[in-house]
Amino acid sequence: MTTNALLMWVVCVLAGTAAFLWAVMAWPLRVAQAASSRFALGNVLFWFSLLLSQQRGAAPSWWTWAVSDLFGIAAFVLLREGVQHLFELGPARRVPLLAFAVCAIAYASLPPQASSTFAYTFLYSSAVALLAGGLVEQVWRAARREFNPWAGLLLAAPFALLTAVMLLRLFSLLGQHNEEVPADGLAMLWSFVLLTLLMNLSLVACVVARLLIIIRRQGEHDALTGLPNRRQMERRLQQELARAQRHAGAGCCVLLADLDHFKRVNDQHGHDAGDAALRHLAACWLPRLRTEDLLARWGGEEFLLLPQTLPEQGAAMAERLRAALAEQPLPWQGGPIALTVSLGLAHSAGRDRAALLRDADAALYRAKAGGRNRVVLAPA
Ligand SMILES: Nc1nc2c(ncn2[C@@H]2O[C@H](COP(=O)(O)OP(=O)(O)OP(=O)(O)O)[C@@H](O)[C@H]2O)c(=O)[nH]1
Repeated sequence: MTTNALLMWVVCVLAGTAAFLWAVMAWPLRVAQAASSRFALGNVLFWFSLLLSQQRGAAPSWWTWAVSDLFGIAAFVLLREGVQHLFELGPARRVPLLAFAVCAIAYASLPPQASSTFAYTFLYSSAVALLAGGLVEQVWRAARREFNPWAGLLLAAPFALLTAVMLLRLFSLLGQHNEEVPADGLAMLWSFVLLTLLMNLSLVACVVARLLIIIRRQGEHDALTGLPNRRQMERRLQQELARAQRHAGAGCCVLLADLDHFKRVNDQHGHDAGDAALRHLAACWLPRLRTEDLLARWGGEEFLLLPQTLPEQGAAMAERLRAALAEQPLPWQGGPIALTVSLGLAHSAGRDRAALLRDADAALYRAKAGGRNRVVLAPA
């Protein structure tokens, strides 16, 4: 067996093993199933494509060229779909499917003969370069958004290398100006071995990154309302206080809100109604906040809001939120349930975290003692 043939078999074994391991991830383990199943299928198609291309002889046939190449292109369409699912990047199927369709039509119109191999190789390399380039963009965008540019760079690197290899192959083809394409050289085959390995490792790293994102989200969000939880709010509060200190005079407002007679909602309508009331408050308030205002579930039926305003505007905002909830009862089976909320507002003005929260809590207590369904501003 020649070294070239041996290297092709190594790529086959790598793709086959990767397909098997992705299938294990997708089905028995159910880890990132939508993405893992596409990665498994992508590797299977790539494996078939390689097996068919191994049979290429002096006389090209549909199977060993057209079908083999189309399987290879479809494999990359699936890898792109998988990455899209993994990072919830939204549908972007048009370009990959169009690339596949254009290649399929072109392959169908080319007769399987030696003079077509130039066009086959040209089409295959262009399509794979385009699809791998898309993978670079997707992985880079997602990893940079969720982690940092370094993570984006490292995870996207194998796909960038593949794009470069395919472009190199294209340029060397263009330089040849001849219709019959010689078999890939040793350097190209070695790069296929390495890239098959590196791309699958990068995809594994993408899945691990995805799991980390989920764990991080769960650790920082309240499962019932989907709002940031106390842990995230504590961190943001510290950041806000540090920012307020740096910009002397800026200060920072804290608004503590507590649903009124919430125990009664639970007792009269059941715990599910209580849960729905908490979600209802979040749904009622979120559209009324600006993106920079952070609303969190502080615990039980208490919510903490960090409005990016001065105390007077903060008080007006609290009043608007109070009125909004009072005007929007919770729709429930036995009839709408009226909900009201009491709010305590405090402004940092040189106070530390503990004093600020204590003041907001004291203001809230006064709002409750004063008859509920009202806003009380802590003294400056
Ligand atoms: N359904 C539901 N109830 C909760 C949750 N967390 C806390 N509670 C309930 O919230 C109720 C809070 O009751 P209290 O602290 O007496 O307050 P309240 O009835 O709202 O009275 P005031 O605050 O004085 O107006 C308790 O019955 C808790 O069991 C939750 O996640 N879901």
